[in-house]
Amino acid sequence: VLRDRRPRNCPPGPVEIPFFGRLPIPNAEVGEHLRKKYGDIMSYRTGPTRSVFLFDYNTARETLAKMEFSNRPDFISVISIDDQKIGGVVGSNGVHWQHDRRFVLRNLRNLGMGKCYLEVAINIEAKALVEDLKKYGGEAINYPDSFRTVALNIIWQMVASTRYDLRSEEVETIYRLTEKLRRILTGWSSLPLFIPALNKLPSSIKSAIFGDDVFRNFVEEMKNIVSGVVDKHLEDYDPDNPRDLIDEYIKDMKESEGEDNSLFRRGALNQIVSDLFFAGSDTVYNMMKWVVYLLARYPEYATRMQQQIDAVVPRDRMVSLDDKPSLPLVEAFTVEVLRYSAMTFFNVPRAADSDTIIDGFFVAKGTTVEVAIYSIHHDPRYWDDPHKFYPERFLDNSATKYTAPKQGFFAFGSGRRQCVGELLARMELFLFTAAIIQHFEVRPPHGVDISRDKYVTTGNFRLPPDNKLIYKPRI
Ligand code: HEM
Repeated sequence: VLRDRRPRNCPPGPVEIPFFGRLPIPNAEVGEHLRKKYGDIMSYRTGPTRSVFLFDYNTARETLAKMEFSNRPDFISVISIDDQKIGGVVGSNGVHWQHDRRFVLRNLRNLGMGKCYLEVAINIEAKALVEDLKKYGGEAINYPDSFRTVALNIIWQMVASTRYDLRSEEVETIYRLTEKLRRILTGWSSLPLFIPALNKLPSSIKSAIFGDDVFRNFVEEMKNIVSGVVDKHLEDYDPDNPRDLIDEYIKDMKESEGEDNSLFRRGALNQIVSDLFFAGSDTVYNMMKWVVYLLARYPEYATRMQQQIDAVVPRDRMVSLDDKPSLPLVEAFTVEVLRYSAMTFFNVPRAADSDTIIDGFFVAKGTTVEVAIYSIHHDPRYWDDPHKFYPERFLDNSATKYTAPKQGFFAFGSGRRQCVGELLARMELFLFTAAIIQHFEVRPPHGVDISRDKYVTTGNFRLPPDNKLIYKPRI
């Protein structure tokens, strides 16, 4: 019980039950409710895991910029598919993280991130998406599976030279895993992450309380998928002709064979591939749900964007990144989607690697640090009328030029672990959104009201509800 006591001068927070603490915060709205009660910095404990939540943009930015907050908490490595659980980018730490992040950034850049041949690849997917949506012939459909395949195809071509058909069964299998992980991360099943002692329970009891052995099953299945892809690359590997990020890694791994301290390892490669799959496709796929939901909910913006596009892009040509200066509202719309949705409502957690101080409060070594992105994106100190969906906030006074947010925007995190795929994600969101607007009117079915602000939380994502929408081809 003594160990569970709040440290002295710890940030304020709700009453904690001895040993147990409190259940993890389930969604953005509960986080915001707690902010109103306890202020911009709050302390919260689940089992032995103490977290500090940051609700203010400036405090969060300053904190995440510091070296001592560049680690992730240990519990993230539970879902690592690296045998040693130390490699990869999203959940790794120290020299392993630095090494693997540098490798990924260098290779994503070499493979086209921010360059025009990547734009060509994205527009091939955008065109395929348009054709796929046309096949529904104006029928009301749930968010289509093709959203996930086009997002996966971009990152998977860079990582593994693979492009799937938009209705591929294989993608279905891979995505079943993602959905499973998302369910695990919601509610009860996530408790063993915060309270590791629960993992010591006999497996029958564990299964009965938390569902089956979800984390172990997930790791096994993901490892099988990734190992298959990497093994195939090792078989076909040609040192003079590296095809993709996996080949580049194999090249570095072979060149450093025999070196004592080389960090190029098969386990780390597996984890990098798994990280890029989840971070690189699932995010864009789910953000596209927000895009079409908000297009259907605010058709007046769709109409104005169509007018901008029609004025500069003939219907038989896809929108390109060069058109951006003529399409300020399209860019403003996608950035407002990122702000308004606050899809990753809490940033990927960090951990304090030493005893330290935030805003005058004591934060002990090992404390998890969470940034409440939803609260920051809806903070009236940084945004006028923050709950209003209002793309114009990112236009200049003459409404002819996009202006990037200066403060209060946190969609891609911040500091040394800021999202490595931000540039790629922004390219995809702009081009996929423009393609949909150029070719379709997105609408709810007749008589269906989608204007209720009722969102769902699955795992670490805040999403629009499952709405059937109509994609009516424009004449
Ligand atoms: C709309 C799309 C996306 C959103 C909203 C998003 C958001 C985020 C956020 C909030 C973080 C945590 C940053 C932090 O700790 O401060 C992150 C990390 C990361 N993202 Fe993204 N992301 C997106 C797309 C992508 C894409 C396309 C890639 C593919 C390359 C990617 C790769 C990563 C990786 C590897 C990390 C871990 C970075 C590290 O720990 O060093 N993300 N992302």
